[in-house]
Amino acid sequence: MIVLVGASASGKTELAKLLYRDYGYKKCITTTTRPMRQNEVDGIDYHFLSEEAFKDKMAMDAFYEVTEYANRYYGIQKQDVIENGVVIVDPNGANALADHASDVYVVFVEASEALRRARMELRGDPKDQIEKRILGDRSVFQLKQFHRIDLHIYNEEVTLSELASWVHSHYQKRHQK
Ligand SMILES: Nc1ncnc2c1ncn2[C@@H]1O[C@H](COP(=O)(O)OP(=O)(O)OP(=O)(O)O)[C@@H](O)[C@H]1O
Ligand SMILES: Nc1nc2c(ncn2[C@@H]2O[C@H](COP(=O)(O)O)[C@@H](O)[C@H]2O)c(=O)[nH]1
Repeated sequence: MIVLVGASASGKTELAKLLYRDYGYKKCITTTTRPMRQNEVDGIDYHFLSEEAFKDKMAMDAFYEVTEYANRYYGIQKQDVIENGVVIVDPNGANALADHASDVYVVFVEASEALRRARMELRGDPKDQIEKRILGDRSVFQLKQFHRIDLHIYNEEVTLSELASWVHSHYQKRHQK
């Protein structure tokens, strides 16, 4: 399974979409207690659970990892780690998967702060959110935070298609070993 990790607007989501569309990877769906957003679908964007149901699963040891963000739980259920899957998680999630799940390929997606800021502006993110994310990401996305990185890619001066092809070919090589 490919684990994509990187700072905000580094390009993880768009890269994942190309990996699904052009190379047949499957989305690994994680689980959360946060409310569903308007355009989201249960079982496609996340498995949306009540806090009670989430805690029941925790008690049954159903998760590789659980993290708390903005007073909501997020977690990767063991049953949702699939071969040829792709998952986007924060560094805690990437480390937990690298430590406990088998056949995991951690891809760190990087881009400069200036480029990420420009992408967030273009994406229409609110200005205060942009600065908050940039500052927060500075401490969270440092190489030393990661237990393992299998592929470190720079999403700059490259098309997303080229990047997807690069990730796919490296993952294939690893897989064939
Ligand atoms: N190589 C690229 N060329 C052109 N546009 C890009 C490239 N990479 C990313 N973008 C654009 O930058 C924006 C941010 O990308 P994306 O949403 O995939 O980032 P992300 O890492 O998933 O961010 P977040 O963690 O904030 O959700 C998107 O609008 C995307 O289309
Ligand atoms: N450690 C984990 N991180 C996760 C998991 N599922 C999602 N995520 C990360 O949360 C952010 C924010 O998600 P949002 O949908 O509320 O905006 C997302 O980008 C992922 O990086 C998880 O199971 N574990």
